[in-house]
Amino acid sequence: MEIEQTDLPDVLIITPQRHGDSRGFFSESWNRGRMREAGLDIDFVQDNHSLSAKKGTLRGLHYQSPPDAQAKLVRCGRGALFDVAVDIRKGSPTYGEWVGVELSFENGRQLFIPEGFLHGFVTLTDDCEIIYKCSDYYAPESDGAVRWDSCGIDWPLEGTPVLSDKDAEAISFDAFQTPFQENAP
Ligand SMILES: Cc1cn([C@H]2C[C@H](O)[C@@H](COP(=O)(O)OP(=O)(O)O[C@H]3O[C@@H](C)C(=O)[C@@H](O)[C@H]3O)O2)c(=O)[nH]c1=O
Repeated sequence: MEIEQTDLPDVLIITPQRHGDSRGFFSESWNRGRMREAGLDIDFVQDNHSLSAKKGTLRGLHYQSPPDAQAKLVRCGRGALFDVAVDIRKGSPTYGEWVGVELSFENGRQLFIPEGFLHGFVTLTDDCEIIYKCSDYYAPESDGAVRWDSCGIDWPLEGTPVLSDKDAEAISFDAFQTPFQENAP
């Protein structure tokens, strides 16, 4: 397992080892003990899996407010996507800054996003699957969204993205008031 820092020090790229043979490969996509040894002692409780049919589908930017905040470990099960985290921890030296990483079936990379960040992604291929672990359960009453094009993110998009109604109507980052304190939780 390889762990790399991103420009946002708490957002990590984790690449599990793939054991290749004549059949294909085998990989431990999540190993709690190894992650704990690496300093990430996270008790994930929910796995999410979604399919986006069209390249250029953008989901985000989403968060759940405390006490239902979620850390996430994100990977791509099929195709490729550009995954983004935006720091929304009040008082953080990197508040409002974003990092984007290409995750694909081919590269096997995973992005670890702590609590206190917006999360979103755009698909780079048709029939793209994303799979991610969450450290708390879905809580629709704590669910929030910030408009995808209001954070200065350089999305790898050709034209306008496919969006849900909720994401199209999300508030802009300027109007957003973060529910996260620095060093949340
Ligand atoms: C997120 C979520 C949604 N749902 C339901 C609600 C709704 O009927 C349907 C689709 O929900 P959404 O439109 O919110 O799905 P989506 O836009 O894919 O939302 C996801 O986006 C990415 C970027 C994230 O980071 C996730 O945490 C989540 O917010 O699925 C659940 O049952 N459990 C869940 O955990």
